[in-house]
Formats: sequence, structure tokens, C-alpha cells
Amino acid sequence: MFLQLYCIRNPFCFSRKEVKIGARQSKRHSRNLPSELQRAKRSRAVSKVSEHTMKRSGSMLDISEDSQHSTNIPPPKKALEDTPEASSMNGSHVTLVENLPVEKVEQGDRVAILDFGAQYGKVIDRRVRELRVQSEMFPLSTTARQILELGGFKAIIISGGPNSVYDPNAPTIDPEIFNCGLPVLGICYGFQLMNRHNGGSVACELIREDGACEIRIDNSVKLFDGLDEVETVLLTHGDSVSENTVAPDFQIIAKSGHHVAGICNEKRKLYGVQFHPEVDLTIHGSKMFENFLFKVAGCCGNFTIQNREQACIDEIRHIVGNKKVLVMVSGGVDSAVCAALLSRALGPERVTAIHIDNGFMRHEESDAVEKSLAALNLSLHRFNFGTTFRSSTEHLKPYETPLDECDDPELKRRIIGNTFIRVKDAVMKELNINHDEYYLGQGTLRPDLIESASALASGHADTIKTHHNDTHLVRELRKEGKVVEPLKDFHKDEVRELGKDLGLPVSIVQRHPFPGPGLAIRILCSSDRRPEMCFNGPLYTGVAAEHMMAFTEKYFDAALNPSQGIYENPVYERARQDTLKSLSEKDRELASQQTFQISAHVLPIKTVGVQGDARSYSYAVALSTDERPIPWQLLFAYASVIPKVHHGVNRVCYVFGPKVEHSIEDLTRTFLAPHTVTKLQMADHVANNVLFGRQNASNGLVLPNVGHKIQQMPVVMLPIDFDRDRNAGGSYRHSIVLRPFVTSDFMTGQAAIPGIHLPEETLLEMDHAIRKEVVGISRVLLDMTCKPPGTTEWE
Ligand SMILES: Nc1ncnc2c1ncn2[C@@H]1O[C@H](COP(=O)(O)OP(=O)(O)OP(=O)(O)O)[C@@H](O)[C@H]1O
Ligand SMILES: O=c1[nH]c(=O)c2[nH+]cn([C@@H]3O[C@H](COP(=O)(O)O)[C@@H](O)[C@H]3O)c2[nH]1
Ligand SMILES: NC(=O)CC[C@H](N)C(=O)O
Ligand SMILES: [Mg+2]
Repeated sequence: MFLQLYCIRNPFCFSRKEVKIGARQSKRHSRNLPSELQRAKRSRAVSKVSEHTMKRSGSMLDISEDSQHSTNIPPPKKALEDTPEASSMNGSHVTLVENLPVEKVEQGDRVAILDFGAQYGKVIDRRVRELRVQSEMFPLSTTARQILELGGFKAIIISGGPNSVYDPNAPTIDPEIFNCGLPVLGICYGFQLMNRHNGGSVACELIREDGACEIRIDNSVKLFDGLDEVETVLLTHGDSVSENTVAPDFQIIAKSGHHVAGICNEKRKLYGVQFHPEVDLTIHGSKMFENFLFKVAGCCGNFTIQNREQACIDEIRHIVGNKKVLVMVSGGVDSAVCAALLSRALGPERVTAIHIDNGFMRHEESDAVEKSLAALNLSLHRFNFGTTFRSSTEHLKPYETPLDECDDPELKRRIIGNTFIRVKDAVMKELNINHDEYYLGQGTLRPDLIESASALASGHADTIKTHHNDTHLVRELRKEGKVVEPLKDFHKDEVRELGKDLGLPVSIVQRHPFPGPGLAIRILCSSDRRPEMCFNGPLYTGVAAEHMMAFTEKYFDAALNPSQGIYENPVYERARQDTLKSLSEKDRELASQQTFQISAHVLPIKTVGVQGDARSYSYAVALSTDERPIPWQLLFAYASVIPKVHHGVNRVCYVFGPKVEHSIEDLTRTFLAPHTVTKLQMADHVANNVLFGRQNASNGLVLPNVGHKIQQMPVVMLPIDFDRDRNAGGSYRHSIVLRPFVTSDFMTGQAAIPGIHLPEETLLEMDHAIRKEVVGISRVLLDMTCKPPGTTEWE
């Protein structure tokens, strides 16, 4: 089939290309849980409570700026019974200090995890424990001797990390780890360390890989026993090992294109994988851990998992003693579960809940939150501090930019997080709460801490973004021992399970998350009308945008037109293969009768992403086409491939409507002004009404409620007018990005694909309804990016 592709960004418009596209075979398997674990899951007997009935009493408080409500609540609930037979996972803690304050444990097999600052270090720990093997996380400086002296360890797992092993200052490992006789599994950075320390080398390559990819494996080795020859795995790396840089005495056991994706020395029981078996996007990751733990390391899986609910309650009682807790509740599942646990542990009379409307909530969100939390029987006070948040500044900076003049996403986050704490202090004063008698309760989860690079989660992680519940002021409070966060070792799916066990209503437990900083981060601000585009990265150091587009052209040539001669280069060949594989038979057939015209524009905005366990802040690409039906398979294939070859790009979107004709050279000046927030509130409201089937479609039909098919849908505002009159002055219009997202734990995930995860008509209706009902909208876009390389949120 032939495709005509335009890649356009001022003034480097590409010529028309005629190109060929092939077919995709994609395969998904469900995880193979070991039968023991499945039995454990089935037999999980956790005490249930019936839903509370709401009793309201109490007075209105009078301290907020706009409005406030107070709901004082009912009699203590029966404390949760111990359920020794219950088997839910026990959380673990990272050993933070460098000199191993770990007790010798006599019974059971254990696995040591060396933490090199991975985003997924605690996910490794979780997978091991799910297989009923105890695991312990250690700092990267831990030596083989220390591990052997502690005793009981049957294997070592080395995590990924944000660094490059060849950097002079990169964290390194005790080489004896590879000679101490214990089986070792190195993951990503851990694999790269293993290869380098055993005589191989690692280099930064032209093509990086972020997202789910198909690799070929040698399933005759123990690690891959029982798996298919082609497996879907998550890769996220810029450094690679190639065939001729593998350590001597190691065999290649997996390949991703021309990159080596796995090595082993079976005799020494050393295995290294470039991909991440611990995350959901590696379809058979659990099976690989099972093979490593049981077939390679000989663990017996006899670890008894403690009742996690009871562990949380014990922790709360231990920290709080006979004092009280002021718990911050957003209406989301984490804080609701946290509040329910506090209430069980301490009795509701010792728990006060506050909900703060920071001015960046969704349309009428705080009303809905108050109603939904009624089911929790809490003493709930609601306050509105919109004006305070908007004018708040970062107190650590010498210059003070108020939030509503900020365009730096990290600065916005820090201001918002610290303002939450200052506002909480004002609320305590108003409620006559004595600081000495109260702890602060927060529904902080593992991903919040890991993404904020908290020492509570890892010693060496990169800051992807500062979550509002882990800013400087929160950390100060933690140091004083004034914070209680019982869910800090949980992931979202585990919190939901716990919430269900606690008897919380489905409406709360299954609610889509909403970030604390809310719409403030989802509005991409711009103080500059004419942004400079500057690509910094391995490929673009010191090189201007036109070079990037020239590279794009070359890449698209390589991907789609193999007959032009430059394609012996394995990088281009891999890119071409990836694109070809991503097309279904049907699309290929359709494509063979048609000519596609797709434009690619690099947008002059950067957003936060997570690549190779590190933060990225890179450009977004917008694809558009006049082809109908919309060639989704092809568009999603580009979305996966473009960031691999353009290290300056971490997101790819589709622009609904006609093909974008002009390059985007200027931005709509945008700040967090009230009318801007209202505009996004409206767009978000309209999009969610369509998603949850609450609104008639433009053709009069009621679309089905499909909200449960995805886990979240950030609705984001871009300071871009795609079709503005180029002779006029600046535009006031914005565009809206829809980010429907499919995930279980939010550590990794994928963009919802029209026709697979969500009906296409739902998305088309969202586009139509937003443009019809919200004034000043240019275009609606669909984010097609996996996490990694993009995050769930845009900012
Ligand atoms: N508007 C708010 N008022 C009071 N506390 C808040 C607010 N927003 C967030 N928080 C606090 O920050 C914590 C982290 O927020 P986060 O959004 O991750 O969790 P959540 O809102 O409880 O659940 P979800 O992730 O499902 O939205 C919350 O558990 C809560 O303690
Ligand atoms: O309470 C929060 N405070 C924050 O600062 C924050 N940032 C991201 N999120 C939510 O976390 C999940 C993962 O988001 P990302 O993929 O964008 O990192 C998604 O569900 C996000 O909505 C936040 N929640
Ligand atoms: N996820 C990782 O461990 C990444 C390792 C290294 N930083 C890379 O990009 O290759
Ligand atoms: Mg939330």
C-alpha cells in the first residue's frame, strides 16, 4: 500500500513520499500466576464491614474565602478484627542507611534486591513477595560479603536505574556480587552492570526504546522456561548492549531488533535482561520471576504473607499512640482508604478529615466529594482556598513568582504542595487543633514517593515530578515524626483491593484518580508567544529543529520505503520493522487500496515524561490526516516508533479534524487565571459526560457509559491554536488533549486505542462536544503515548 507522508514544521516542509507498509501480529496473554498464589488469592479472608450510614451533625466553620462546610460524624465503629488467616501482602521498607541495619532472619528463603534508583524497584519487591518469597531491598553499596554474612539469601536481583554505567560518576556495584555463588538477575541498569563487570561493554545508541515491544527469546534457558519465542516486554533504555559487546562466556538469550535484550551464564547462574519483567506491560514477567526464584535459585516459596490491613492498623496505632490525626481527604480512593483505616485504628472521634478546594478542582468536584465521602462516617470539614493557592509563591526561591504567573511545571507543583501544608496549618488554628496533639494523615502511595524521589522509596531515584504530598514542607514534617501515611508501600490496585475489603462503596474504590494539584498542572502555561525550540539530547545536541525534521524525514523514509538504499543500517531497519508489525492484516489490505496523507508537526511545547528511569522534558509531536476512516493502527505505530528515534520527543498525539496545514510557531499566552481554569473545567466536564454516558450525543443518541473500560482520562489544555489566522495578532484559543489511559498500578500503562479500549464514536463525540460547547477551543487531540515514555499526566 502507498502512503504519502508530510512532515511539516516551519519552514522545512517535506516533499511527498510514496511508501509501503506491512502487517502486524500482536499477541497478549494473561499472566500465569502460580497455583499457590491463586489459591492464596481465592482464600483471602479479610474482614468486611458493611457500608456506614451517614449521620451528619456539627456546625459550619467560617474560615474559608468563598465557602465552607463541616460535617461532624458518628459513633466509633467496631475496631477491625484480626484476621490471622487472611493472606494479603506485607509491605517492605527500603534499607536507607548505607551500613545495613538489617536483622538476621533465620527462617525462610530470602532474596536481596539491590536498589540502583529504579522507578520499579518496589515493584520487583512486590512480584517476589507475590510468589511467596521474602525480599529485602538494600542500598547499592551493599557488598556480597554483607549479604552472605546476613544469611538466608538465595539470590540477588539488581534493579534498573537512571544512570549510565559508563559515566565516571555512575553508581557501581561490588564485583564480588557476580562471583559470590548466589544466582543473580540484573534488570536494565543491573543487566548493563553485569555485562560490563564481566568484560562486555555498554553504549548509548542511536535508537532508544521506551514502551511495550516484542522481543525474541531463547526459551531453552531456565529463565524463559515455558515462554513463547516472541514475548511482549517493557523496555525503557537509551544505553544498549549489542551482539559484539556481550561479555565473554555469556550467551545472548533475548534480542530486541539488533539490541541484545538478555544474556546469561547458566553455569554461574547469572542472568541479565534489558527489559523490565516486574511491570505489567511485560506480559509474562511473573513467569520469569517464578523461573528465576524456583528453577534457578531453588527457593521454596514458604513465606507467609502477613495481613496487610492489620499491618497498617498496627502501624497507625504505633505512630499515633494516644494522640489524634488530621487527615487530608481529596475524595480519591487513596485518602478515602487512609481515612477509613485511621478511623478503624483509632476510632472516628480521634480522626478529623479536611477537604481543601484549591481552586483547581473539576467542575463542582468538591460538592461531589463531600457527598461521596458521606459514606465514610467521618468528621469532614471542607474549605475553599482558591485565592490563596493562586497567589501563593515558592518560599524557598529568592524571587517570588505567584502560582498564577508560573509556567514551570515543577515550580507549580512545589508551590501547590507547600501551600497545602500552610493552608492545613491555618485550618488547624481555626479548628483550635493543637499541633502537639495531632499527626497529619495523608493517602500517600508508593508511586507518589518514587516519582518525587523520596528517600522513603529509594536512595538514588531521579525526580520525575514532585507530588504535592511529598514537597519540602511535608518532608520537614516527616522528619519531625508528625506524619502518618499507612499506604506508603501500596500501589493503586492494592489500595483498591484494600478499600474493597474495608467495605468502601464501589463509587469510591473504582473512582478514576485525580491529582492533588488538579487542573493547575493540566493547563500548560506559556508566558512566551514565540517559543524557541532547542533539541538537547544525544541526537540533537546543539542542533536546531530543522535538523530534527530532516532526521524525521530520513526515518520515515527508512520506516516506510525500504527501496531507497539507506536501510542496511540496523537502526532504520528496526524502525521499519516496528512500523510494519504494528499494522493489522485489515489495515494493510485497506491501505493497499488507498493513499494515506499524514502530517507530522513538532509542537513548540515540552511535557514531562519518564524514560530509562529518568525524568524527560521533551517535545510533543502532532499527527493529523484527512483519511477516513482514521487509520488508528498506523497512527499508533508512529506514536510508538517516533520517540525511539527522536530523543527530543516523548509524546505523540493525533489531532482530530482536518489535516493541520501550517506549522505551529507561536503559543497562546496562558496562565492559571480563573477564566482559563473555567475553560478547562468545562472541557473536562463535557468529555467526562460523554465518557460516562451522561450526555446525549450530537445525533441525539445516548452513548454507553464506558468509563470503567479505562483507568483515568486526564483532560489537558495546550496553549496552541492550530488553525489561527496567521496575519492576525496572538490567538486567545487553546487546544484540548484527551488522555484515556489503561493501567493497573500507574507505574506503566498504555494509551487507550479507539476500537479496542474505547469505542471510536465516544472519542469522536468528545471532540465534537468540546468544540461545540466550550468557547475558544481550536482542536481536540488524542494522546497515543505509552508510559514510558510519556507519563499519565501532561504538564
Ligand atoms: N483537595 C485535597 N484536599 C485535601 N487533601 C488532599 C487533596 N488532594 C490531595 N490530598 C491529599 O494528598 C494525598 C494524595 O493525593 P492523591 O490524588 O494521590 O490521592 P487521592 O486523591 O486520595 O486518590 P486518587 O489518587 O485516587 O485521586 C491524598 O491522599 C490526600 O491526603
Ligand atoms: O495526588 C497526586 N498528586 C500529584 O502530584 C500527582 N501527580 C500525578 N498524580 C497521579 O498519579 C498517577 C500517575 O501519574 P503520572 O503517570 O503522570 O506520573 C496518575 O493517576 C496521576 O493523576 C498525582 N496525584
Ligand atoms: N531503566 C534503566 O535501568 C535505564 C538504564 C540506563 N539509564 C538506560 O537508559 O539505558
Ligand atoms: Mg487524588
